[in-house]
Amino acid sequence: MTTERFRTSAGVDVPAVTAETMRRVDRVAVDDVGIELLQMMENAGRTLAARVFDVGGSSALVVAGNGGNGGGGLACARHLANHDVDVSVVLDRAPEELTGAAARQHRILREMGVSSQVGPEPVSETGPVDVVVDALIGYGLAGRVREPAEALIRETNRHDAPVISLDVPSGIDATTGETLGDAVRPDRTVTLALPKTGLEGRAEPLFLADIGIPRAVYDRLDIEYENPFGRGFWVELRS
Ligand SMILES: NC(=O)C1=CN([C@@H]2O[C@H](COP(=O)(O)OP(=O)(O)OC[C@H]3O[C@@H](n4cnc5c(N)ncnc54)[C@H](O)[C@@H]3O)[C@@H](O)[C@H]2O)[C@@H](O)CC1
Ligand SMILES: [K+]
Repeated sequence: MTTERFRTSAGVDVPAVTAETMRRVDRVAVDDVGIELLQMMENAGRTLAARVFDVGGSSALVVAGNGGNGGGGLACARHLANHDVDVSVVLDRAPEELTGAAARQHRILREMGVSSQVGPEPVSETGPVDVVVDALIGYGLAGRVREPAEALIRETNRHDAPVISLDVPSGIDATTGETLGDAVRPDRTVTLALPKTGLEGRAEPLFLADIGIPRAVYDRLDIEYENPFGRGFWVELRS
């Protein structure tokens, strides 16, 4: 289902989707069209890194979970490190407990010599950083936020540095915008492929990142889609 609409500064309408529809988009992209999850995640991580460069500074803290959102954040951490940003990573679990794409992204970071810490305390103990990347939970939030994620969210909100959330602020329901427990209060959000219905009406700036999903995917799902990116790879949206 697509309901709310967002608009680019060039006047292109962009439909918003529920978490369920976005999951379908992802499934059609992977299963029917043959785009790998890691390909999309690479685009997500790189565009997110570019928005971190906009904020400026030379150090960043990436707070990552174990799903696709965390995987995108860890890919972003790699791009930041490749561009001489001093990156620290805080995870919501031990690295050995990471699975799937997040585990793969983390393994690369380890080979690069980027270290990670676990648990809420390191978020406040890391010391000053120029920007915090929130990649704890995306549209996969299920139910009320549990510990230790909730404590990580609280510590992220306590941080002095500007916060950029990946896809949706962690802790908000991507479909309804409801907060189930604590939620990250970002200074900006970079959402992926299509805006989520739960982002409508939020005050912070919202950017849409192109993760390489072709129109054919949207056509198969009867989602009305006009390329909002023009010749670029991201665009700012207003609801
Ligand atoms: N096309 C795609 O599928 C892509 C998806 N991407 C990202 O993947 C995300 C969706 O990935 P997933 O479906 O893996 O889900 P998420 O990564 O959004 O959520 C799963 C993570 O959240 C935690 N979590 C869920 N509910 C929780 C709760 N109540 N309390 C505490 N922790 C909770 C889980 O333990 C897990 O770590 C998107 O938001 C997006 O950021 C991108 O990486 C790129 C491509
Ligand atoms: K997030």
